[in-house]
Amino acid sequence: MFRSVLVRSSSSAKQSLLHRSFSSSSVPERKVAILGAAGGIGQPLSLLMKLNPLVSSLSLFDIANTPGVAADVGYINTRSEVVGYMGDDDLAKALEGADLVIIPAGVPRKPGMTRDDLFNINAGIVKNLCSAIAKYCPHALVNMISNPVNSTVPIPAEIFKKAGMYDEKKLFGVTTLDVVRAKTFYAGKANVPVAEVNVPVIGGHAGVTILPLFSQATPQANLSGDVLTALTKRTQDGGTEVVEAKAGKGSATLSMAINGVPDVVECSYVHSTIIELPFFASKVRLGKNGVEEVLDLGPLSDFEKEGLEALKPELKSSIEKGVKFANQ
Ligand SMILES: NC(=O)C1=CN([C@@H]2O[C@H](COP(=O)(O)OP(=O)(O)OC[C@H]3O[C@@H](n4cnc5c(N)ncnc54)[C@H](O)[C@@H]3O)[C@@H](O)[C@H]2O)C=CC1
Ligand SMILES: O=C([O-])CC(=O)C(=O)O
Repeated sequence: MFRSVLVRSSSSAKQSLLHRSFSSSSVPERKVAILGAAGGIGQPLSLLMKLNPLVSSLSLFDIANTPGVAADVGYINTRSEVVGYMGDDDLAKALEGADLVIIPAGVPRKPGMTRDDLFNINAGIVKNLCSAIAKYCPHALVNMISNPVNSTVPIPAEIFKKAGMYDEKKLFGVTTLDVVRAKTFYAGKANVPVAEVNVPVIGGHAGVTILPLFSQATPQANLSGDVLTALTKRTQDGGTEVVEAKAGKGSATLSMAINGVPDVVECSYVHSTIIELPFFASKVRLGKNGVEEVLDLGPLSDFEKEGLEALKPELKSSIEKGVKFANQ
């Protein structure tokens, strides 16, 4: 019933082969699989991956509409071969040999919903997809975008443990949007060029579990306590603002790290021992094999210390919810 669609990136197969053999001598072969590729995040993410010169093979999987997305993206004149896969029967082929799997599959929230309200639907989707990852590409890096990230990351961790292939360095919850928002809001208030701003965001990816560390923001600015409180709240509510405004969806990848670029430091929700919770977002140093180092939180202001204590109960229960679901 479902058909795979193969679309090569250049206008003729010969050109494509030449292009790829030239590319493979200079840049390693990398297969990236996107699960949920036909969705609001999946489509622009597929475009970004097609533009990424580090990717040689792009596998676009969804339960619907992948032939059109694969055809559209596949005709872009960049290195990677693009193949669209549709339906569960194609999942194995979509995943085989993948070096990186990015998962934006599932439902997004509507106004009035929390990310946790998505758990009942998305946890099942994630469990199914991650069981297939364990089987067909057990060595892949996995970037989880599907919400609620605080719970959907512990689910594959449990599934991978049971399958005997869990490598905690290779599993990421994508929290980059929180950093992106914190930088944008900070730049506005501090009146500094946004491109120069850095702000770590720790904790998780929902409401109060999102904790921007503006005390560590650079360039430094002398902002009042009230402004910092408002900036923190705005960062925590950034996703909700977008949902309410229906203004589109964000996406982000850690794909730079798959080519072994040294010293890439990003905030991500990963297995962690820096506080007592087993998953926590903080700055991590990335390398070819995933997380090379989870960095210390650094000095926190009193306001941030309070925020850290306040986020722990919710984050703990979201993690436990994911773990319980994966084991039932
Ligand atoms: N981590 C983050 O920063 C962010 C996470 N999200 C989350 O990402 C997820 C996706 O959001 P959108 O792309 O806007 O939603 P969407 O509804 O536009 O796309 C989701 C796609 O997943 C597909 N899908 C559903 N079940 C599937 C399955 N079993 N296998 C493969 N594909 C399946 C759908 O057919 C659809 O194409 C949501 O859970 C959303 O909350 C959204 C924004 C930021
Ligand atoms: O808020 C949402 O539902 C989507 C999301 O995670 C974000 O935009 O940060």
